Amino acid sequence: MIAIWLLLIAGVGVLVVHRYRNRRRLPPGIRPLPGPRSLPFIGRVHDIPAVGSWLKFYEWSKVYGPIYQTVMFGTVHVWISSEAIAHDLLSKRAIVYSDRPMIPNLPDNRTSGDYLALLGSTETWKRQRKLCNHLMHTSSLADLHAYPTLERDRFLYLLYQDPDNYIEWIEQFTSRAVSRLCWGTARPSQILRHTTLGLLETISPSGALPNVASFLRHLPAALSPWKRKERARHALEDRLFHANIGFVEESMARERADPSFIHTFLRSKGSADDRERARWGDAAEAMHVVGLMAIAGALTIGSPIQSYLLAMCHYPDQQRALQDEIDGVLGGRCPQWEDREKLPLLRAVVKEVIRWRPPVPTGIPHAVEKDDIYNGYLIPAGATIHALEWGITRDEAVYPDAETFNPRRWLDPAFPTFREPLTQFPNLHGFSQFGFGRRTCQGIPVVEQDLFLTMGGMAWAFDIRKRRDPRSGAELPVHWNDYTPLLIAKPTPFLFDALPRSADKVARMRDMSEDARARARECGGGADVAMDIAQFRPDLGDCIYADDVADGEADGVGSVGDTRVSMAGCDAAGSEPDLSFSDASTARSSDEPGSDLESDKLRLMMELPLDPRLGCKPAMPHVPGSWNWT
Ligand code: HEM
Repeated sequence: MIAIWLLLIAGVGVLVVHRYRNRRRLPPGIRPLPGPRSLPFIGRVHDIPAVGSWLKFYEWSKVYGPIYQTVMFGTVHVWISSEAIAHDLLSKRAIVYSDRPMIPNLPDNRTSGDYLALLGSTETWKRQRKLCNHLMHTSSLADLHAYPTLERDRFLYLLYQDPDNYIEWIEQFTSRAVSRLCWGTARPSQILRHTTLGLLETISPSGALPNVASFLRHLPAALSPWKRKERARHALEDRLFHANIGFVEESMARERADPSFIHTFLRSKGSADDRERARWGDAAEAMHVVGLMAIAGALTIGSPIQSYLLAMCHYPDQQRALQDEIDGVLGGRCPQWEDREKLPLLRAVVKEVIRWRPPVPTGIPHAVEKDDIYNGYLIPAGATIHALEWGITRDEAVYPDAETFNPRRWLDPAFPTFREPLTQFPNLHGFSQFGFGRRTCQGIPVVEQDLFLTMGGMAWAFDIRKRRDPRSGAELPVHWNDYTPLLIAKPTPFLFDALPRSADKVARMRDMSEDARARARECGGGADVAMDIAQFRPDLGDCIYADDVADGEADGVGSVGDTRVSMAGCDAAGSEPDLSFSDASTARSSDEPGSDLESDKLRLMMELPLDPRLGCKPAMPHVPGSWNWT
C-alpha cells in the first residue's frame, strides 16, 4: 500500500514537472492548437467515455475544428478529422511523423522487434517493413487467395447451419485464413485468436488502466496485474510462433510444405545467392514479422464482415442491388476472386462497409519527433497524432450524407469519391482507413480478398434480414451503432435471419464446404507432419472455443456453460438442419418463430454474459459435421 502511495506521489510530481516544461513561450504568431479545457494534472480524460470514445473525439472536432488537441496526463494528443490534413502531416511530412508513441502498458513497444506495427521509427522497423512488403508481394504472385477461398467455402456452410453463432464463424474464418497464409496451416488459429485478443487489450486505451493512468506502468510486476497478464500472454505467443516455424521447417524437410509467408522466407534463406540470403534478417526476426501479420489479420478483418451483416439488416435495398449484380453477372455462381473486375458494386459494398463503420475508429496513433508548425499552430515534439478515422469518414465535403450506407457513392460520377475505370475502382488501396504515409497498412491485399469473398459469398447465398419476434411477429430491433470499445471495434451481437436464397444454393454450399474440406486435407503438411496443438491448451485457462471440440466428437449437442443446446435437425453425421428458404414457401419446422429451439437461441444470445473484449459469447455450441483441425 505504501508503495502505491509513493508511486502516486511520484506520478503527480512527474506530471507537474512535465506540465511546467510544456508551458513554454511560443514564437510570435504561433499558437497552440485549439481544444477542450484541461484540468490540472489529469488534463482532459474525465469525460471521455470508455465505450465509443471516438464519438466524443468527433463531437469535439465539431467544436474545435478538423485539427485540435487534448492533453491527457501531460501528453499532448492531436486529433485530425480531415483526410487532407492527415495527408499534409502524416504523408507529406512523414520524415518527422512516422514514429509511434510509447504504450504505457507495453513500454518496450517502440524498441522490441516483436511488434512491427508498434515499433518506433527505427532501423529495425524499416527492415521489418521491407520484409513484410517482400512476403506480401511474393505471396500475391504465388496465388495465395486459394486459402481465403477455401475458408470462405467452409464459413458459408457454417453460417447456414447456425447463423446465431455468426461471430464465432467469422472469427474462425479470419484467424484460419490468416494462419494458412502465414504458416500454411489453420491449426494454430484458435491459440492465435486467444493471444491476439490479449494483445488488443494490452495496447488499447480502454483495455488496461496504465494506458490511461500512465504512471501505473512503474508498478513492479508483483503489484501490477496488467504486467503479469501481458508477460504470460507474450510467453504463450512466443511458444506458438516457435512451434509454427518448426512445423514449416519440418514440412519443408519432408517436401510437404504448402505456400506461406514463412515458407517464402525460409526458401529465400536457403537461396544459393548470398545477397538474397543476407537480405531479410534472421529467422527469429522473420518469425515475429509473420506473427505480427497473423495478429493484424486475426484482429481486424472480422470487424467489417460483422458490419456487413449489420448494414444488410438496415439496408435491404442495397442487399437486393448487390444480389442483382452477382446473379446478373455470374448467372447463379458464387463469386470468386477472379470475378472482381466484373463486380464493381461488390467492391463498392466492401469499401462502403469500412467507411460506414471504420474498424479502427480512432486510428493507430503516430508520434511526431520534432516540433512542427502547421497553419500557424504548434505541434510539439512527442505529441501523439491520431488520424481520427471515424471523423475522416464523416467529412460531408468528401462523403455527402455520410451517415447513410450508400455504396453508389463509389460508382456514381455525381459523388466526389467516384473514380474510373470501374473495372479497377473502387478498391482499398490508398483508402484513409488503412492509415497514412510510411506507416500505411501492409495487409490491404489480404483484406481485399477476404472481404470480397465473404461479402460476395454471403450476398450470393443469403437474404440477411432482421429477426421477427416469435410472439408478435414484429421485427426485432437491430442496433445502429453499438460497437465494442477496444482499438479495433466490432458490432456488439444482434439477432438476424440468414435465409438461404434457394434450395439449390444450400446444396451448392454443402458441396463447396465438402470440396474445401478435401482441399484442406491436402494442406498443412497433410497427415505426415503433426502439429502439437494440445500442448497449448493448459495456457488457455477457462477459455473454450468451439474448435476445442475435435473432429468426430460432435454429437449434435453443444454446451454453453451449463446450458446444453441441441441442434434440431442435425445428426452426428452432420446432416442439415431444417431451414426455410427466402424464395420458397417451405415451412420451417423446429426453427419456426415461436418454436422451442428459436426461443432457446434467443435466450442464449441475450442472456449469456458477453466477453467484453470480443463482444461475443465466451463459448459457442459446436456445429455437427463441421471440421476444425484440418
Ligand atoms: C480490415 C482490416 C484492416 C484494417 C482496417 C487495417 C488498418 C490499419 C491501420 C489504420 C494501420 C495503421 C496505419 C498508420 O499508422 O497510419 C495499420 C497498420 C498495419 N497493418 Fe493493417 N489493417 C487491416 C488488416 C491488416 C492485415 C490483414 C494485415 C497483415 C496481413 C495488416 C498489417 C498491418 C501492418 C504490418 C501494419 C503496420 C505498418 C507500420 O506500422 O509500418 N493489416 N493497419
